[in-house]
Amino acid sequence: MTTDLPGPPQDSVRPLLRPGARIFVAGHRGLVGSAVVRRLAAEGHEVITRGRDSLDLRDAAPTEAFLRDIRPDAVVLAAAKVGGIMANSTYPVQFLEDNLRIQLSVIAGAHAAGVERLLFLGSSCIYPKRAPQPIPEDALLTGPLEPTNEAYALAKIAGIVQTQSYRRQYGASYISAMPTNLYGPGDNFDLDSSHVLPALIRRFHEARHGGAPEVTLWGSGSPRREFLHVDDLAAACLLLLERYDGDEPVNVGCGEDLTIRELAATVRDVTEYQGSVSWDTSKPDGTPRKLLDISRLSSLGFKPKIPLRDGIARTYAWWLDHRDSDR
Ligand SMILES: NC(=O)C1=CN([C@@H]2O[C@H](COP(=O)(O)OP(=O)(O)OC[C@H]3O[C@@H](n4cnc5c(N)ncnc54)[C@H](OP(=O)(O)O)[C@@H]3O)[C@@H](O)[C@H]2O)C=CC1
Ligand SMILES: C[C@H]1O[C@H](OP(=O)(O)OP(=O)(O)OC[C@H]2O[C@@H](n3cnc4c(=O)[nH]c(N)nc43)[C@H](O)[C@@H]2O)[C@@H](O)[C@@H](O)C1=O
Repeated sequence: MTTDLPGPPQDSVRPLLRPGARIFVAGHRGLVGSAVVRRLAAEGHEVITRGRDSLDLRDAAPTEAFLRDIRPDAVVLAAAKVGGIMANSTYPVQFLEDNLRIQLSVIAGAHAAGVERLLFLGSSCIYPKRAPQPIPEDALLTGPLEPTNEAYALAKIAGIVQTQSYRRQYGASYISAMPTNLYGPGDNFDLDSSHVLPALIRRFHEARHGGAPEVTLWGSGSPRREFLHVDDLAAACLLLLERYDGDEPVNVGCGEDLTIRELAATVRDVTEYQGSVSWDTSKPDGTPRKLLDISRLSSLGFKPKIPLRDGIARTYAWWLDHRDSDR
């Protein structure tokens, strides 16, 4: 015989993230970490940070000791070795090892310290180079990776499996988000190591003010990329912490992509550069297309708010105000 028992009253169900939660944001000085800090603080959460100068997150013992000491309600893992196509292909050892070590320290340390909730940030480069477009989460591990960021992608895949393993073995409420290419205030504008969008802002601005007749960009201009403003990503992170408790990673994007050539035309326009653009095809294109299927995130209620052109203009204004200061 079965008896229908009434469920608990709605307000007694334990929320995935309580109001005023204490949250450690690893990587708080970076593009993503700083946006997540702003968003969590605006929602009334207590944000805990620790600089790399006093805690290197690659080191497991001090990281675990720190997490045991502060015992946060949740951890957002936004600390990582990050860079654009050239940095990834030049320094695969650091992209593999630093990321594996940070993930091992922080995720295992959080579990050892009894942290109940953790959000791990991966990247859309985890998917196969020839994945179907838009890329659903279940395309993971279905084909070979893009060679320019294989080491980084493999480290990120290990991070996903690590969060899934803590859930499967210990019932931990640990989740993973896979953001598309991000940009915004706090980005890295160093031309050797940055991603394409901040590089284009800087190249066009400097060409305009230096009177250069031409700007040379990398690759053929034909690869397609999807760009999400980091404030939209931060909103998605909060939404996932509040509402998502599943095994599978969740893609975070805006649902639209464009060619690098089209992106260059927009940035050229925003920066009011009048000269021409040429393409250095000796530089790598990377993956041909990387548009995420965001239906899983959309079903949780996510809608990006910042259109690309506005976001570029805001990021350009931010960089003009901050370019002389240390990031
Ligand atoms: N930027 C993008 O386009 C995308 C980013 N992501 C993911 O988002 C996350 C954050 O990336 P993003 O903000 O762009 O990267 P940033 O390089 O802007 O920030 C990374 C942060 O990690 C910190 N960090 C790195 N190594 C260590 C270490 N050993 N110990 C302590 N702190 C460390 C850095 O500290 P310090 O400031 O001292 O250098 C910095 O604050 C990453 O997991 C990345 O994979 C995913 C998709 C796209
Ligand atoms: C987020 C993602 O970011 C990385 O992947 P990526 O998307 O290929 O990286 P990217 O932003 O550096 O380049 C995008 C495209 O743009 C072209 N391009 C033109 N001119 C410049 C230029 O001046 N700089 C750069 N960086 N690229 C340029 C460039 O040739 C390429 O075709 C991963 O390694 C990995 O880190 C990851 O997960």
